[in-house]
Amino acid sequence: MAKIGYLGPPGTFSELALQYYLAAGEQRDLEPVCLPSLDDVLAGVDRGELAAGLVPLENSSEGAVNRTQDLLAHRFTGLFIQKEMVLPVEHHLLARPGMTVAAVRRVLSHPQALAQCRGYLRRLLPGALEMETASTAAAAAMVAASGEPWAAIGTRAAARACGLSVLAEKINDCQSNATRFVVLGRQDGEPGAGCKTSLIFSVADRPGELYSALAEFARRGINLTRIESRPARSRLGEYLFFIDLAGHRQDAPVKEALQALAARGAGLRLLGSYRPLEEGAGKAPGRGAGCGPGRAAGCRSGGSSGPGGEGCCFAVNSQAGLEKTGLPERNGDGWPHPAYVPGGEADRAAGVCRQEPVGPGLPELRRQIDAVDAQLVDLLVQRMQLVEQVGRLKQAGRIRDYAREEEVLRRAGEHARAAGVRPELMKQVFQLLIRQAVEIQDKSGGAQV
Ligand SMILES: O=C(O)C(=O)C[C@]1(C(=O)O)C=C[C@@H](O)C=C1
Repeated sequence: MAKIGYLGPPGTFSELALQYYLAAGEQRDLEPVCLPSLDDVLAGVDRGELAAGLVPLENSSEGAVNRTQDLLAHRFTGLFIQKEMVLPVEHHLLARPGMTVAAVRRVLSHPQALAQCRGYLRRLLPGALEMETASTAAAAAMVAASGEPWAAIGTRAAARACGLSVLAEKINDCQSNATRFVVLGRQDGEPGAGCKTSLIFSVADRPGELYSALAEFARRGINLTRIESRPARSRLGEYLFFIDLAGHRQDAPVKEALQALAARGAGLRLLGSYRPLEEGAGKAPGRGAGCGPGRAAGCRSGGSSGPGGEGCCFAVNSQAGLEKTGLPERNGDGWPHPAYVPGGEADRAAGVCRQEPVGPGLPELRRQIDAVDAQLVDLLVQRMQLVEQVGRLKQAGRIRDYAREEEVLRRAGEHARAAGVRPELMKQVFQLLIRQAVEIQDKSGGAQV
């Protein structure tokens, strides 16, 4: 069966978006493959191992997902956008059962999720440290495995999967928070009603060049729905411009504008012409309450404000859209349920199905191990950096603090026991870490006081 990749681990918004995409029924015969990074998703499509990949492109509060844009501009220049969908994103504060908001000392999540909830965190958890993780689902898994007063920002699905409770619901600052996902493949989409085209171009470093390039679209009456710049990575001050416009690349005015742009000597990379998932969803509404940039960025509304909050602009999730496609109602994450799978997560959560779920296979488990390993490396680097700072506060020659070492080992043992792992094993790991910490501090020589 052909495969479609997405950024895992399971429980991420990308997974929910993929379930939505598959449930919408355009592509029934694609096997979802969870991958540890956006780079892996795009590389898999590029190498032909995946028929397609689903990735986030931009968020209504935080703007572009720079990694996706940069990969499309610089590394995977043979990939095209085939489909887009704009879906609401609701974040929840998750913690182990029994925790209270007041007790939370550290909040873990993907940097975009942390940024989208920053107002809430400042107001309700001003003293809590933030810790970035590779995904919201990874944050939930880390909170579940830790004995510390930590919380994760993530989905209800992740809470269910990890046995966490929802401490606070919908903590995203912008109630109409929405993310635009795209499906990428090696060919672009067919012409059709409601098409959009995305492209990247660069201009020569001369006065008026950008103005003249944009005029090619204006004079042909082409509506630009997004324009954004990113560093060209050649030298400081040089930029690439990312543009979305209404129309297919084979529509006469669009074709002419693209030819004119190319003739100006502008570097041009076509990212594809594609339709939003829900056809005929209408055009972008005017600005209202909520997050303006999401609308400007190609949100299409079915006319309903949608259930995600006042002034929401997510076309495919408007109730009208759901009725039209016959998709079931939204679930607790503000997403439509994926196609009903007997004995699937919904049944298990509801206690309906007692039958053992079929576990993931070897490649999937290894991919998940890779994602955990990446997290571990990040955490170890963080520990080394902290240890180095501690070393600078100490006097040269007075680095070791045996009482503290014992405490660190005792805690590690306790956490291990609570998580059902042999304490001795975890203590050995921490003895190694402490030995390495002492080496780091020895090398930096302690404070010169
Ligand atoms: O807490 C400190 O004082 C540290 O330097 C860190 C650390 C550790 O790795 O946890 C390292 C060496 C000390 O002997 C005790 C603990």
